[in-house]
Amino acid sequence: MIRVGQGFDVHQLVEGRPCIIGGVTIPYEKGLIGHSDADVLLHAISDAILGALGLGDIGKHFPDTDPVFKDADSLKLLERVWELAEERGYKLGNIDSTIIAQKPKMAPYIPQMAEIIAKALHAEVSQVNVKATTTEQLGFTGRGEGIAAQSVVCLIQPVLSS
Ligand SMILES: Nc1ccn([C@@H]2O[C@H](COP(=O)(O)O)[C@@H](O)[C@H]2O)c(=O)n1
Ligand SMILES: C[C@@]1(CO)OP(=O)(O)OP(=O)(O)OC[C@H]1O
Repeated sequence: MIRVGQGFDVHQLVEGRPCIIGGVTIPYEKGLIGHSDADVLLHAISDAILGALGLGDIGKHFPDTDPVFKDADSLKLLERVWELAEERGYKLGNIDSTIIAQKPKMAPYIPQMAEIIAKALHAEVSQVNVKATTTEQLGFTGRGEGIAAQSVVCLIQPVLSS
């Protein structure tokens, strides 16, 4: 069986926070704020996986009212989400994702992000695609007020022959 899910997330950019995206700490004058470490890309991917599994979203699994998840490492949350997929017999088909940010420049960090994500999902790096785009200075991302990310995931449940 093949299942598809999509995820979308936004976090605000503020001074005094690290800029952690796709598990990589990117040198920048501002960082993303949230209840967790606010890794907008890993949140979008986690939501896409949960969507494919029909299991709701990360807010349902890791509530932002729970102090346990204060400043949580989103890579650990993604690893827990992936356990839910593997418990149901799924393997990764592929992931495609887009970071929507005017700044900072993501391109130098994208190979490392793909490696981190592939490792967390027990997959090959060739199964994980990460892209970035500006919004040509339009909207909240264009003004540098926040960063968004979206992701599409394809999960495969191998058919066992009898
Ligand atoms: N934060 C970003 C945004 C974009 N890129 C790379 O630049 C290319 C051109 O972006 P446009 O929005 O002008 O189309 C884009 O394809 C990305 O490769 C980036 O690295 N970081
Ligand atoms: C990850 C969680 C949990 O700490 O917190 P945030 O960092 O605020 O992220 P968000 O994408 O708003 O939603 C999920 C939350 O439950």
